[in-house]
Amino acid sequence: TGSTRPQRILRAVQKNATRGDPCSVVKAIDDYCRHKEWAMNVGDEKGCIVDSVVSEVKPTAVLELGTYCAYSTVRIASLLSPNAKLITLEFNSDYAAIAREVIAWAGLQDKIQLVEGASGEWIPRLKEEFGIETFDLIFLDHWKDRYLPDTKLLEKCGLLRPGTVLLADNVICPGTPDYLDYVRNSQQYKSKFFKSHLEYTQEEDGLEKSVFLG
Ligand SMILES: O=C(NC/C=C/[C@H]1O[C@@H](n2ccc(=O)cc2)[C@H](O)[C@@H]1O)c1cc([N+](=O)[O-])cc(O)c1O
Ligand SMILES: [Mg+2]
Repeated sequence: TGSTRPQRILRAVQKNATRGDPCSVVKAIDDYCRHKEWAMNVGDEKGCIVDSVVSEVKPTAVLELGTYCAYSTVRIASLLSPNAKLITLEFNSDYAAIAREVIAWAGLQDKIQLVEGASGEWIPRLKEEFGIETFDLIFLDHWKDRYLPDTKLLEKCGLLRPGTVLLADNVICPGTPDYLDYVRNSQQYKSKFFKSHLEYTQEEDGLEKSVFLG
């Protein structure tokens, strides 16, 4: 019974990153996953695009779908203003446990609320449970066949406002064709593709930024 990949990623963070320094946590994960063992973090190339969108939106309420080892959670939260909050949904309890340790190592526990469970179950509960009105930014990076149903659920639950930005990872690889078709052809969204590469590889990938128009 050896270790799991998330456990090895956490070990690399604890070995190579400085406590309380989110940038060193991000770098430690990127170095490990580029040189030792690939993992499905958004990564440094697409991560720079995420950074630029976060800096442009200046969100105070962020929702992340799919925490995994909290790489993007930490990367995004490190750019938020003092009163801003990020809620991240994680379905797998083993991943969630690792993510909590990574978030703690980065010293970002006060900005991040990690919720364990399925997006379809939790999205309808966010207003009531966390006093959320609407989100300013949503980062989609969970199961690719959940991007579209969860977007429709977010609309239905009144969690989007005119100007809310949806930023979706992996719209090329592994791909999210039904989601892409929806946001690019719906009158309710203004969508833009940011061409990039699959994390730590030369494969084509990209992010789709879609502004909800109401
Ligand atoms: O499959 C991918 N991502 C699926 C991520 C899923 C994550 O979302 C969580 N979740 C949280 C809430 C839910 O409701 C459901 C799942 C899962 O428990 C997991 O932690 C993927 C694959 C590649 N790839 O190259 O193959 C590259 C990527 O960047 C990827 O993101
Ligand atoms: Mg991804």
